[in-house]
Amino acid sequence: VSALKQSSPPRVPLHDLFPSDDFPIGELRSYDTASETKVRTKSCELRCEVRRSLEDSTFLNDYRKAAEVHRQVRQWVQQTIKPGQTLTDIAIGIEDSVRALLGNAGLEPGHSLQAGMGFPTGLSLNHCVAHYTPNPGQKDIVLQHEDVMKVDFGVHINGWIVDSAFTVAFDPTYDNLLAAVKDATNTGIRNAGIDVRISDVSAAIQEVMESYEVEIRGKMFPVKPVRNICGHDIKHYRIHGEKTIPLVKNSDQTKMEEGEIFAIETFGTTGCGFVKDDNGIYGYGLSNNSPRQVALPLTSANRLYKTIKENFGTLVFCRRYLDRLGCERYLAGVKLNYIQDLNCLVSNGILEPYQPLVDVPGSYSAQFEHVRKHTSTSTEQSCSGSQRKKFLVE
Ligand SMILES: O=S(=O)(c1cccs1)N(Cc1ccc(F)cc1)Cc1ncn[nH]1
Ligand SMILES: [Mn+2]
Ligand SMILES: [Mn+2]
Ligand SMILES: [Mn+2]
Repeated sequence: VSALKQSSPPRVPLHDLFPSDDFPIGELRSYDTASETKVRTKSCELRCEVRRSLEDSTFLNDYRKAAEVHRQVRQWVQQTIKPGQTLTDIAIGIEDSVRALLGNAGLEPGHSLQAGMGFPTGLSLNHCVAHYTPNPGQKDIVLQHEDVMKVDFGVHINGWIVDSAFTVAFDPTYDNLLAAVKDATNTGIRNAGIDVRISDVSAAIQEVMESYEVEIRGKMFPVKPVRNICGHDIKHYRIHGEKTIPLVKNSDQTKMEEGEIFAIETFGTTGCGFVKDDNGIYGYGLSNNSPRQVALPLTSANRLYKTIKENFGTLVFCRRYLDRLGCERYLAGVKLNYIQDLNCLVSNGILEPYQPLVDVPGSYSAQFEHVRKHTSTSTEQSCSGSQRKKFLVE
């Protein structure tokens, strides 16, 4: 490995740190073939197709590289984040670093389809559980000593998305809340595997999460799993597919299958354990069943639609990423229009909006998230946060 080391903030492309693309391999767990030969529910051609993509070494190498980019950026965030920073500066710090490590090719159309942010950088505070990102033109938020912030960002290479998250808290008051989600996520990871029932993973997560309590300023709270946010499978260029891993027991007999990629994430809260959409926008994604042809009333909306397809495809993006592409210049600098155009694409069923997810005000929530890939011969994962010590990582 080259003697060159990563800078702070991270700006040395991974290509220069790993000239021969020998990125660290995550935790590998092999499967005895016997268990694999169980009756296959998938049709043969689908399984073959999955095998092909798995054997195609760029798939695994893309994932390993994306995992290493994520690892180096989150380590830097964990070491440098402090009260007084604004959420916009933190988000831009993460996004500039990810893009630099990926080799920072310019803004030519379609570049961010090759490699870039897998989805908008989530920086969700306290009772806001997930899906908050600072938007341009909004009043900025300054990180406080008593905040509990979920940092959730994605890195993708050729559409292979790493979705990994950790929680930042400066006040040791919340230690048990963070310990609960770390333990619950690691339990979910340990229980996951080929042919494992989703319901078994969920039950194990719930049991561990509920074994914790946290004392906050003299009051005891049991840690509750959030029952309407789930772990999820990840598809090519799609951050969530059809399978979900709830954090509470259920009777879903669906099994995890070979070749599937899962984001195993748990959320613990001192609130009511249920989230609802808050005002504001986190991001937008091309909806699965967007109408083939649609006559958009606004030609500017049509142009924006084209820009979105060219630069993000089915990846979730946010307003900050549109500004970076110079979209507002695109519309004669009147930012107002592009928001109107986004709303037009949403109302025509082309874009699916994502909003911040909140529990009750005054409550505190934490999150830990890993990605685990079930490859035919082994399971590999990109670890998040300080559990790295727990899992063999380079
Ligand atoms: O809550 S989810 O919407 C979901 C869970 C199960 C089925 S859909 N979501 C997926 C997602 C949606 C939009 C994004 F921009 C990024 C991710 C979980 C998640 N959010 C952040 N990291 N992981
Ligand atoms: Mn180079
Ligand atoms: Mn995530
Ligand atoms: Mn996720």
